[in-house]
Amino acid sequence: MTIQAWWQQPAAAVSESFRQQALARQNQLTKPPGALGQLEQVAVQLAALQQRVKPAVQNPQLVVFAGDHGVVAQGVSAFPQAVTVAMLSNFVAGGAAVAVLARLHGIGLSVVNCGTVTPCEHLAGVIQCPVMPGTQDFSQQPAMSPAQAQQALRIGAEQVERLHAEGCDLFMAGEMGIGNTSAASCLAALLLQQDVVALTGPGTGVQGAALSHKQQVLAASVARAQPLVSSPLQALEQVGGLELAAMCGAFMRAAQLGIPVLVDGFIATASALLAVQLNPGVREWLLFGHRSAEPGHAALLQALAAEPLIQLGMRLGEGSGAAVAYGVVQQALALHNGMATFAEAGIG
Ligand SMILES: O=C(O)c1ccc[n+]([C@@H]2O[C@H](COP(=O)([O-])O)[C@@H](O)[C@H]2O)c1
Ligand SMILES: Cc1cc2nc[nH]c2cc1C
Repeated sequence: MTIQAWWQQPAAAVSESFRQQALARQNQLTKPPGALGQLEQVAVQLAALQQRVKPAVQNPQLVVFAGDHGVVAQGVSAFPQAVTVAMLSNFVAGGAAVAVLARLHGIGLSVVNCGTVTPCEHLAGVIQCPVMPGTQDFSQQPAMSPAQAQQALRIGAEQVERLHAEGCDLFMAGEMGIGNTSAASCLAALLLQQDVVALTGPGTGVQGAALSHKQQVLAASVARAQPLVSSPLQALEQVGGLELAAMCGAFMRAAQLGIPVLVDGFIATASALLAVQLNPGVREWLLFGHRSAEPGHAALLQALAAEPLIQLGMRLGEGSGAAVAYGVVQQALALHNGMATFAEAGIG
């Protein structure tokens, strides 16, 4: 008998009946059918997920997971590693972009240390769950052990369990980690079985010769890891990141607990693809916030058959794209729930 891992438990059921009822409502609202485009689809999807004709989001929560990356020793980021923890301080102080957006929209914000190189225990308000002080340099060796990967997946699951107990009804994950576009590109290459060079972009701003160097380092990293990878979990262990693992665990647990998820940018979507490969039922619970300017995002979205709500040329991470798209979700719900039907308006 094989014992199932926690993430293999099925995702919560989705109601086709409420999907149809919400669709019928959209078609009775005072507009040509389909005229509100994706705003209609997001409201209908949330109706199916929440099992009600008029869905609502009242307790949105965003968790930023942070981790460092040994591969930065190879010179693959435009910024020094110390910025990871410097930004954690900025998140809890309220000055980071995602903190501003969370305040604006009334989104609960939590910040979790999954494993940074710079100590951050002194930062009040940061939830401490360090697995190790950053991953190993995956151009030379596996980023993490199987036990460390499992521990990092559980960090995300436990945050979602905490928020579920507090009544969270929409979950967003953000990340902070200098070097994590390198991890996301390599993970995407292994999961999609595509060339990592085409999935590698500027991240924080690597350009020209420095971008070519990043592409070479990542191509060598994937070449090292590939023969050792025969499952999505092994791809995570070889080239992933602690915060990527935590986001993946969070997405899978949210789907199991019936909490809709709004996915952020390139790194978050790499974690989402991993989650869907580990448990395909998770896909129904994922809404996609934005299309990042990071070039590899398009391939990930395509593989997930995902059409993000907005495209603003953002490439910040932190969950900022999801937080901006959250405003669009609320507009979609306000229209779906608040518009008059043709009968109510006496039209037609
Ligand atoms: O979310 C995105 O699409 C995104 C695209 C490019 C960069 N980032 C952020 O930039 C950091 C990683 O960039 P890098 O160049 O250090 O790999 C990390 O903290 C991410 O949150 C995020
Ligand atoms: C300043 C800064 C802020 C960030 N937020 C997410 N990733 C980031 C990377 C940098 C460099």
